Amino acid sequence: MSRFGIENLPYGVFSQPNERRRLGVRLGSSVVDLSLLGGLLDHQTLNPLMAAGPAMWTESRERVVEHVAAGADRIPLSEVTLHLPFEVADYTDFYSSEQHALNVSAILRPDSPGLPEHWRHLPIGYHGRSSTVVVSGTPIRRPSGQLGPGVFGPSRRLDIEAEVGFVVGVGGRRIGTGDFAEHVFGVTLVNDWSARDIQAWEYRPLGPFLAKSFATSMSPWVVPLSALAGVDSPPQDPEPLDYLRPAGPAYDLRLSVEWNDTRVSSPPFRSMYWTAAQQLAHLTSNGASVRTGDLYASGTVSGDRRDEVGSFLELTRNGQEPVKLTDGSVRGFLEDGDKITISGTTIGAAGVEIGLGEVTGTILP
Ligand SMILES: O=C(O)/C=C/C(=O)CC(=O)CC(=O)O
Ligand SMILES: [Ca+2]
Ligand SMILES: [Mg+2]
Repeated sequence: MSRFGIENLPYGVFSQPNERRRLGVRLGSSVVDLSLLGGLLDHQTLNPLMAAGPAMWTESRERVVEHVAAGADRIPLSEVTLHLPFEVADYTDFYSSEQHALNVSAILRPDSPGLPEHWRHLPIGYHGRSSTVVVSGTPIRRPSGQLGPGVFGPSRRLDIEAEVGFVVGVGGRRIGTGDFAEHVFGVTLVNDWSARDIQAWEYRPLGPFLAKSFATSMSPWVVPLSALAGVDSPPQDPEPLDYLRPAGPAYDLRLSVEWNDTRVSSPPFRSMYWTAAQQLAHLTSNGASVRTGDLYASGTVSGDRRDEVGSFLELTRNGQEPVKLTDGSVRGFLEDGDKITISGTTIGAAGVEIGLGEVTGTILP
């Protein structure tokens, strides 16, 4: 059964040899060319469509569905190159999984485990580096950096973070949680590659810097928000301040992390404490603006169980409890040549299961 039927139709940008980039939607294991539909659908990135706002998103989607339903030509995915679907403006990364925050504190800060005091009062985040957001399939060169006093070299504790990315279509500032769907165009999958040794040495007191800025991978497919079904958001205690209310929808996405050919984890996005609407409200609450193409990631998605965590730091307890892959090899952190694939599914707005596409990357020495 295809999770990429007519109820899904995520947007992407593709090209064929010696031809310009075109917008497309994924249908099964093929892509449907949208350039024939003209207007906002005949561009080399999604940015013009994203900037046009919800009324045009709905209208364009109706035309796309009609085109596909009428039996549009399909080009096999094996015959196209997929590109970054939009020009990434700014990139922000949150820290909104309570279980992830607890796990990381216990592993990295055993002297002060537990959530930071402010964690339940605001969605913690940091501003990342948009120029190193790369499309799925781009090889990831192992970063080098300071690993401790007097030591510079290749990271030995290279890790992943399985996250959900939200793509801003219409910019703005002081965006209330109730206006989320007026601004956010869609959802994608993100892998926030992280060098834990560089991070542990550099991060106090300003947070992640070179440990994460070398590469962030995203899926080539953006699932329009309207294809997703919102569900009730989790209870929050203490009650958030007014600008973070109402919380807005949660999304019941189930992620999957494969290390080479072994599925090692299934992170549950529904368990996130802060919603995407609250993250956007917080990000713009001081008067800062977001613009078309801004990407913000949810933070690492980790559930309660060991087979639900979104990072290998958690999965292998900082490398102390290695996992065995199906080929018999064992892993603490990423080795050269390892390939990571993050995928996701959910029951969409039409009541059928839809896929989020996937984000892959292979480690180069
Ligand atoms: O707790 C820490 O010191 C560090 C946490 C992270 O590295 C996670 C980060 O990038 C935010 C997230 O993905 O949740
Ligand atoms: Ca992250
Ligand atoms: Mg990163």
